[in-house]
Amino acid sequence: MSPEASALIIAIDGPSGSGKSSVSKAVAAQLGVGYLDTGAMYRALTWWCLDQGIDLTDEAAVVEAARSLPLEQSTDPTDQRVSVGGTDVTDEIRTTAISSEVSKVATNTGVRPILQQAQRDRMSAIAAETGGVVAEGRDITTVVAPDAPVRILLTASEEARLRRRSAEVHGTADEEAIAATRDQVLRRDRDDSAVSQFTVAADGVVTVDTSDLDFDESVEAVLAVVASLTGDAEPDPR
Ligand SMILES: Nc1ncnc2c1ncn2[C@@H]1O[C@H](COP(=O)(O)OP(=O)(O)O)[C@@H](O)[C@H]1O
Ligand SMILES: Nc1ccn([C@H]2C[C@H](O)[C@@H](COP(=O)(O)OP(=O)(O)O)O2)c(=O)n1
Repeated sequence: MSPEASALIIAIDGPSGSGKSSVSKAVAAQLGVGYLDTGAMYRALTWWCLDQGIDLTDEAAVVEAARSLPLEQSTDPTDQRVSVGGTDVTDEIRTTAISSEVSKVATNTGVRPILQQAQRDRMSAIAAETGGVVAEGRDITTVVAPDAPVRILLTASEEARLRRRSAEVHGTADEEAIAATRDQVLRRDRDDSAVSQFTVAADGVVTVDTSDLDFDESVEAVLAVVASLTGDAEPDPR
C-alpha cells in the first residue's frame, strides 16, 4: 500500500469569500497536515504573465507561461509564502490588480489542465510528507481530486461573502466598501463559473454553509465533517 492510501486527503471548494482559505488553513494546522492554496497558483501565474508583459487575452502565450511557471509555494498552513522566479509575491498576488485580472487566466481552458496536474502532483507530495493535505479552490472536489475521502463545498450567502471580503480588503463593511468589493467577488465568481461548478455540491460532496457561523464555528463544522467521514480524524484536544 502506498503511503498516500492512508493519507488524510481533504478537498474543499467554494465561491469567493466563503472562507475556503482561512478555514482550510486552520483545519490543516489542527490536523497537523500540509495545505495547498490552488487559487494562489492561478494568482501567481497572473502576476508572472503581467510581470513578463504577456497579454492575458493571448491564450497561447499564457498557456506557455503556465508550462514554465517558476513557482515556489510553502505548504505550512501557518506560514504561507509564494514566490515566482525568486521574487516573493505573497502579498502582491492578493492585490486588487491581480484579483480583478485572475479570471482571465483561470478561464483559459489550455491553462487549467496544466495547473490541475501540477496540483495533483503537489497534493501527492504534501500527503507523502505530512500524512495528509487540505487542498482548496474551485474544482478540487470535482476535477483535481474527485476521489478524495473528504470533499466539502464551503458556501455562504452573497451578503456574508461581500461583508467578509469588504472587511478584509477595506477594513469596513459599510455600503461604499461593499460596492467596491462587488466586482472582486460577484463578477469574478460569475466569470469563474464558466469553467468550474462550485455553487452546487457534486455527488458525494458535503455542503457546509457558513453564512450564520463565525470563523471558529466554521472550522469546527469542517472538522466535524472530516471526523464523520474518516472516523479517526478528531483534532488534537490540546
Ligand atoms: N465563518 C466566517 N465568519 C466570519 N468571517 C469569516 C468566516 N470565514 C472566513 N472569514 C473571513 O472572511 C474573509 C474571507 O475569507 P477567505 O478564507 O479568504 O475566503 P475565500 O478563500 O473563500 O475567498 C477573511 O478575512 C476571513 O478571515
Ligand atoms: N482550483 C481553482 C482555484 C482558483 N481558481 C480561480 C478562481 C479565482 O478567480 C482565482 C483565485 O482564487 P482564490 O481562491 O485565491 O480566490 P478567493 O480567495 O476565493 O477570492 O483563481 C480556479 O479557477 N480554480
